[in-house]
Amino acid sequence: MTLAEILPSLRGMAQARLEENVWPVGTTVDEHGELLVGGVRVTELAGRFGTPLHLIDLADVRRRCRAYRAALPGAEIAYASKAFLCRAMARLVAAEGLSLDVCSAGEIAVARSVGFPGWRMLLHGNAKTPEDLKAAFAHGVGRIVVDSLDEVEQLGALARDRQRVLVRVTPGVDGGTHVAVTTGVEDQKFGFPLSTGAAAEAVRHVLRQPNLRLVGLHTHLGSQLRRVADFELATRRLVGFLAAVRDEHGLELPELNLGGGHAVPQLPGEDTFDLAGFAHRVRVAVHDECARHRLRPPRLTVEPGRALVAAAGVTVYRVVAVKHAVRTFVAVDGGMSDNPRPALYGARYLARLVGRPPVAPTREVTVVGRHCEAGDVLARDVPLPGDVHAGDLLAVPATGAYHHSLASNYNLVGRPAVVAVDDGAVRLLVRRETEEDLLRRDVG
Ligand SMILES: Cc1ncc(COP(=O)(O)O)c(C=O)c1O
Ligand SMILES: N[C@@H](CCCC[NH3+])C(=O)O
Repeated sequence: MTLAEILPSLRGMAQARLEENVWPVGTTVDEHGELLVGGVRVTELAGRFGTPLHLIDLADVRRRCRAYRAALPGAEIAYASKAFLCRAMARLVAAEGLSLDVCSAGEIAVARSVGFPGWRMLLHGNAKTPEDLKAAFAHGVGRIVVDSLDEVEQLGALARDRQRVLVRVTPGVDGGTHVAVTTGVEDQKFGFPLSTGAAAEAVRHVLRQPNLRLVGLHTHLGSQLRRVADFELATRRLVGFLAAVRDEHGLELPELNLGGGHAVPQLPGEDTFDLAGFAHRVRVAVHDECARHRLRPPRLTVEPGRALVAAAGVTVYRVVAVKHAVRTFVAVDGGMSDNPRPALYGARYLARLVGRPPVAPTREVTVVGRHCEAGDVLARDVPLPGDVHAGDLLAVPATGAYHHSLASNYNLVGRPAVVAVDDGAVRLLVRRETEEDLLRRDVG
């Protein structure tokens, strides 16, 4: 076949439908290979703001916030801000009527700077520092989720006005995810195990503190969880524990917080989390167990992070070099400093050529970063056109959660800018870190 014969079908490839579920809803690709996210051309954004660049489609985030509220009427939805927080996100979350899960003075400060109400925040963490607690009190954070007996003592000494607290419980449920983000089992650093009696002891400690008011239980099984049955099992165990607390102390706790962890697809073909199934099975579990124990059903809270923002994010890189050595390496201008997830969790990604139609058939390449580690691999064995070359743009989807928030300055590389697209509008949310930023803090 001549190139002239092949070209039309290659152009067809460029027009091929985008992979499902991994791009922000409404993302399109045209016959020139131009990708439009939130109605905006990615090549224009790369030209205007530079690369690597984090894009976040705010309309997509709003849509997902609304889907959660609709699926769980009456429940509290608390966005887990560790997934991605900046002022614009805090404003959006406030406007959508969600609460906010925070876990540091820094996250409180960002939310507070845009007037996010303290009473709608929950503070988490297994080692909250005095600064975190001070910030929480200063801003009137509504609930603090206690995670150690030391913390109960410290809080008891510092708190005023009967600070509301929840006790974080590990129910002994393994959500079947990467060990680094498995938190429902007992042998890891978070929470008080249920089966050993540690959770019951924590409740006793809280109730001995006159300045604390116990309002509920919390559990978080882990992150990237797909099995709804695990949430159901944890729910049943926690309602059983609510009954045990009532039996021992004569106290019915009004809140049950089931944490987050709802999985998102990273690659085409992966399932999306069964939110409707989750809502149904958790409600049935609460209803059945409460009826069995003659308890008033508690108000539910869920804390999705990734599920609200991951698919709304796209990272744009520029190809710096292509090397054919054992395999084909496509090296880009970012890497593990803006996305450490492949190195940390073996996370897999898709990459797509942006801004021009391919002129060679697709083949598998390895997209690597610019950092001084052989493990700085962004996407293993991904199909890309064989003619990818230096100067091309690549877009990597499903990068809205735990990318900018996990970014580092490894090799003293500045963290990328974050740009919002929103129904055709463009706004810089977080500016790119510059050498001046890096030098300014180095005061030796
Ligand atoms: C207490 C708590 N809630 C919610 C989340 C959000 O998790 P995800 O982003 O997987 O929904 C986390 C992080 O895993 C967490 O530690
Ligand atoms: N950082 C993890 C998620 C951690 C969830 C927070 N407890 C990730 O990127 O998958």
